[in-house]
Amino acid sequence: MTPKSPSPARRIDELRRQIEDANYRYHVLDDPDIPDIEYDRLMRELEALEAAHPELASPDSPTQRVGDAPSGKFAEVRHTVPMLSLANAFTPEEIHEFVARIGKETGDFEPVFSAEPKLDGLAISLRYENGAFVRGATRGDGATGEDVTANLRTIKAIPLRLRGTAPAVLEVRGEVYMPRAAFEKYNAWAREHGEKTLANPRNGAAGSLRQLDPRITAQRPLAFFAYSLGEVEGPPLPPTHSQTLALLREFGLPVSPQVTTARGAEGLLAYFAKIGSVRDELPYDIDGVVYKLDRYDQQRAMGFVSRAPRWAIAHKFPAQEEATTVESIEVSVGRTGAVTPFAVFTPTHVGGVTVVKATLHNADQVARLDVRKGDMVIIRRAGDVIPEVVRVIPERRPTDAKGNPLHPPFVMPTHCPACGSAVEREEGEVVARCTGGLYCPAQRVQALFHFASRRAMDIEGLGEQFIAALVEFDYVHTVADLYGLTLDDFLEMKRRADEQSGATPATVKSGKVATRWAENLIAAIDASRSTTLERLLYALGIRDVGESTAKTLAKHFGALAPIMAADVDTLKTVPDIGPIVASRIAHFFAEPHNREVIAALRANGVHWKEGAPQRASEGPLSGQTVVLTGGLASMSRDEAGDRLEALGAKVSGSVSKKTSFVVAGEAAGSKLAKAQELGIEIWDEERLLAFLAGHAS
Ligand SMILES: NC(=O)c1ccc[n+]([C@@H]2O[C@H](COP(=O)([O-])OP(=O)(O)OC[C@H]3O[C@@H](n4cnc5c(N)ncnc54)[C@H](O)[C@@H]3O)[C@@H](O)[C@H]2O)c1
Ligand SMILES: [Zn+2]
Repeated sequence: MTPKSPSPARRIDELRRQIEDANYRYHVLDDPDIPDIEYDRLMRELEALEAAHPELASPDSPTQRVGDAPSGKFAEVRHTVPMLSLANAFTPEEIHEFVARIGKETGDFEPVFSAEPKLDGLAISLRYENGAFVRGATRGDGATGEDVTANLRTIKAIPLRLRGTAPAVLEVRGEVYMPRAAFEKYNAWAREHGEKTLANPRNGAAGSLRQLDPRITAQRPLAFFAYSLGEVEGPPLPPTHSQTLALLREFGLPVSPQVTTARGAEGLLAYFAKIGSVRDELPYDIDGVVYKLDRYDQQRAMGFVSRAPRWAIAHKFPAQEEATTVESIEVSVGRTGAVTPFAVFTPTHVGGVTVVKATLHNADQVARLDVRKGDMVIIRRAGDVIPEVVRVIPERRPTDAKGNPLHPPFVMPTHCPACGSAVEREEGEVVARCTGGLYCPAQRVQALFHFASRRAMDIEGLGEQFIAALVEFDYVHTVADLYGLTLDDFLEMKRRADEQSGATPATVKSGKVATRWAENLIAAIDASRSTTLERLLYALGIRDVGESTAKTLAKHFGALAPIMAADVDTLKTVPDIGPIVASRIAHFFAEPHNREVIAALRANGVHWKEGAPQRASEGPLSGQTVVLTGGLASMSRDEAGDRLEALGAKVSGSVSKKTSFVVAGEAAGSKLAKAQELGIEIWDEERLLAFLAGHAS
């Protein structure tokens, strides 16, 4: 037996209930649970069914009404001129039909339209009496809205007083919206502070404006554009809509700079294409454009249907939100070892591209969304912003026969998917990281680049591009492999890199030049074999172990073995090493993969002098912490540091309250500024030289 589709009456009933429900969530709760595109589909299906079965039409069908009744949270405001919705169009054919309809009824087949962006916010009505803003209301169900005057007063784009001589009564209609930058900023803040993120800018605007406490509205930067009028009492208005908008501008009301006029269907479609091409760059979200007959006499001739004017239409862009299914949740490892979860979707079209995955940022965000494998989710991709999971649709979570969720909550892997090293997440940190810094293929380029850098192993000529090529062509897996490279390896690699970049024979270095270049590199690598413990420690790229910490460690322990053996408690006793850095060092050396690489470095001839532990030297500067900044004329900064250390000082890389004094040379920048701000003593070069001379041994 084949399943029967429901009777039209049953389906109409079902659709009306679903749409009523969605309207309530969207307009009253500001908490929609289906994407707009899904809502639009339901609405179109209902419209089509009602058209095909006129006997089933009903005056209280959602196709006949606007929005939803006010929530009761605010005082009610009656709109003497109703606030309506707009008919929708998605295709050029529908636009041609719209213009043809107007031609048939007005005789003007090439009418002029006002062409406007369709801001995705919420409609409001502002009432000005003798130029003063007296009341503002939401659209509500079109006849009755909510009094949100106090909240509207916090929006800077809304003038509290009109410029020039305003009519006795002027009701201005327009859209309150949340600029995209404000939306992104708010969500970044919310993610960081564990607060609920806003689903989209429209939701952000509606939710912020309908706050009972205007102080909350004031904290969320909203903006406003005017686009039409309600009740007016005063001198007669100009004969066209575009002239009215110009007048509103003169009154000091903001009108979108994208508003213009266009003639005939072709003019409208050209405008649609033009706005579509700049949509991503606009500072606000739009979900389409609106075309309005410009001449008021023509508008009157067209009139209204129940919920929308017949003289205007909204031409919608591809949706920026869609529903899709999470096929799996996986993690990726970045160049710095950050382990980031992401969702893999059933491929879905959103905002004009096919989206197959989206980052979930971190474990906290996954927990907050409670997104699981198998879930139906709403995803959003606005502009060139990367796709995001907005929310899970809980009703669509797959369950077993007993109604329990089929899939457990996501847990972060304990081991790196790229290298198998332990993944650690420090207290107070949102990001989890792979601890196999020296070994992890995901971190290879970064690790090698840092290792070779001037202040680390100082391998001259080994720039980032070559490192990327070495990794790409699989010549090196770890930093230790650098010391096994041969002349032939370099020449071969260079040939392959040139081949890949499509270099013509003329631009490829001739054999002799290439050989000299490779010989120089081999010599630089060879020279770096002889190094110091502090350089090596810095070169290993342990998180937060900079040059100054490396130096402290080298001095304090004198040799590598005791550092590798030290536990967190031992490391914490080293001056200036706090618990976080101590645990990073301990984790790094506890990772067997890292220990293997260090053994391989030694086996490849990398060596350094080791000595007895040397605790801070005694001298006139014992117990003092000094920061050097800017350039000195008489010696290098390193040399100055060494000489101060010989007198017992501890040289640090950053200024804090603990800094005893700062030596500021030529062109000193932010460190000097910070020292001044903290009121720390500042020495110039002259004073430094005098001090050193006075304490020369
Ligand atoms: N996801 C859901 O559950 C859900 C529920 C209800 C409604 N919706 C969405 O809301 C929309 C329907 O609501 P609607 O009735 O407000 O229709 P609409 O948003 O499609 O069009 C009317 C609105 O457009 C706005 N607008 C923006 N720029 C304008 C301009 N230049 N001139 C005139 N108006 C302009 C006004 O706010 C006006 O009220 C659809 O996009 C629908 O998908 C979604
Ligand atoms: Zn790893």
